[in-house]
Amino acid sequence: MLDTQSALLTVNQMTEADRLTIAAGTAEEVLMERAGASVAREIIKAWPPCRVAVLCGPGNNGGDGFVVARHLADAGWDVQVGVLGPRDRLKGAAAHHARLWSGLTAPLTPAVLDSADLIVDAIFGAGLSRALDGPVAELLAIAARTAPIIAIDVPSGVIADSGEASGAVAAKLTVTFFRKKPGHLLLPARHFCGKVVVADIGIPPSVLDMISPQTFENDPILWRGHFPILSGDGNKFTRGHALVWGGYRMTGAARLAARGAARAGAGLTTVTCPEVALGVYATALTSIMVQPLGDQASFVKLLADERITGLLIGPGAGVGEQTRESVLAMLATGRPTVLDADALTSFQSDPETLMASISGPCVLTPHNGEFARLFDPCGDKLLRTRAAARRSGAVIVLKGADTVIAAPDGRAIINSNAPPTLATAGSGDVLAGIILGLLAQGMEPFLAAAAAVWLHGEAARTFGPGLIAEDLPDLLPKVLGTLFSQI
Ligand SMILES: NC(=O)C1=CN([C@@H]2O[C@H](COP(=O)(O)OP(=O)(O)OC[C@H]3O[C@@H](n4cnc5c(N)ncnc54)[C@H](OP(=O)(O)O)[C@@H]3O)[C@@H](O)[C@H]2O)[C@@H](O)CC1
Ligand SMILES: Nc1ncnc2c1ncn2[C@@H]1O[C@H](COP(=O)(O)OP(=O)(O)O)[C@@H](O)[C@H]1O
Ligand SMILES: [K+]
Repeated sequence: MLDTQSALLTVNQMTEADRLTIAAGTAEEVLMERAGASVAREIIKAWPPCRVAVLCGPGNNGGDGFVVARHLADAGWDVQVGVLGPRDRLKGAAAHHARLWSGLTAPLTPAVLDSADLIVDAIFGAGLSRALDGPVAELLAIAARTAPIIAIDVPSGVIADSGEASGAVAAKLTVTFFRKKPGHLLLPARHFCGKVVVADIGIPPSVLDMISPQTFENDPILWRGHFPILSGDGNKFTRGHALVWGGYRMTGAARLAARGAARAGAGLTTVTCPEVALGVYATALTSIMVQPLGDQASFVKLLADERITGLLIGPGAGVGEQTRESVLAMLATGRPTVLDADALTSFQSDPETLMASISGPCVLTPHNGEFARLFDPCGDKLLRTRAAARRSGAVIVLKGADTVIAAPDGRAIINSNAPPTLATAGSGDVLAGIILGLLAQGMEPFLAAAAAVWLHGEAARTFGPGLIAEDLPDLLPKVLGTLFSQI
């Protein structure tokens, strides 16, 4: 199992974590007290005392709200509480904490927001079961124009499992409990969460042994121990030989990928390209070798070289029969293969042939458009990436600001460190190359893909504004240096 420090829990798994903790002797009221107290603590840390409106819903999220109200009032803050629906509808721990609130409550109308300097959104959390009612959505819209919002667990309207966020408004701060939920990272919900703080409410991490989470936030803790290690007595061949299939019209894409592979540590990197483009590649590349492609038979012969340990096709490959044939020849070797861009689009009219040909370690790196050409685009991003991985037998990297990496066995990792400066031509080519470089060194495909996506995001973050794809490979040494100096 992957390290559960960065596990993301579904609503059902979080309920199970609560249940196991309660069964082991912690009362539900105590968990709620700790949850609300932690939210109040974060508020007091970040804002000076002021007038706060606490908006409480009919479930346990509302119960947390009553705890926050009590703690802030005890600290001398001016607190107004608004409750959705009749107060006697509250049950269990929420009813208990509502009783402990000695101040007034008002119905949940815009009047509660009058003169508020800060608003606590305790309307709905994990229990949101249907779209927000009109009046609640209207109230939230007014709240968003009135004062900064602190959301308890998730902003109301966010579906914690899927990242849908209909009717939600942007919070400045979201305080969640024990572990983050997928909705804190997936778009569009991520944009509504603001800063996310995870509070410890005394749920022991050992409950995760029973829950076996399958979804994680991308973090080096998941893959650092699997990263290729240089052996003192190795040579360039023991570091792997990465082969990139280069096209002849858009030569930049394969060159970017090749530099990504080399900087990720492949001992040798070769671009094989049509004779006509040889000069372009050879002039632009120095340590990266260039090999003429010849006909399909000579390509197959080149692939027979057992020292080649990782293959990539797609960036700048061109869509068509030659790309299709080359993909199939690569897959037939059973060696680790990355398929990107045109290699994916070339199978648009016949995805079955592609799926049936994947038997060895393989990573597909589509953006949303390429994904929809091969797979069912319905469902939330986690769901559809997992389904594609299961269907293809490959690791799927569904790119975007919230890239999801899924393995055929159901594990999934959501990436969160990619800055928007990565939305620049060619950055996906570099990513495909970094994955190739790690695969060529023998890293397991799922973890290689996760590591590459993280390194790619971190490289862009390190660089800052003005980034172009060419910058990315040369930023890897700094990112890797920082990463491994921390061990
Ligand atoms: N368990 C624990 O120990 C701990 C839990 N904690 C806290 O509990 C929260 C989860 O609580 P929860 O499960 O009670 O769900 P919650 O988000 O309050 O909403 C459920 C209520 O809303 C209603 N409702 C739903 N959608 C609606 C809509 N669109 N429009 C109108 N109504 C709607 C729904 O009605 P129903 O669907 O049943 O008709 C039900 O009444 C979690 O996020 C965390 O903050 C912490 O204290 C830590 C310890
Ligand atoms: N808004 C964004 N925020 C963060 N990362 C992004 C954003 N847009 C794109 N990316 C990342 O940039 C890369 C773009 O890849 P891709 O779409 O294949 O572009 P190209 O084909 O030009 O290389 C992917 O790694 C993607 O995850
Ligand atoms: K909430």
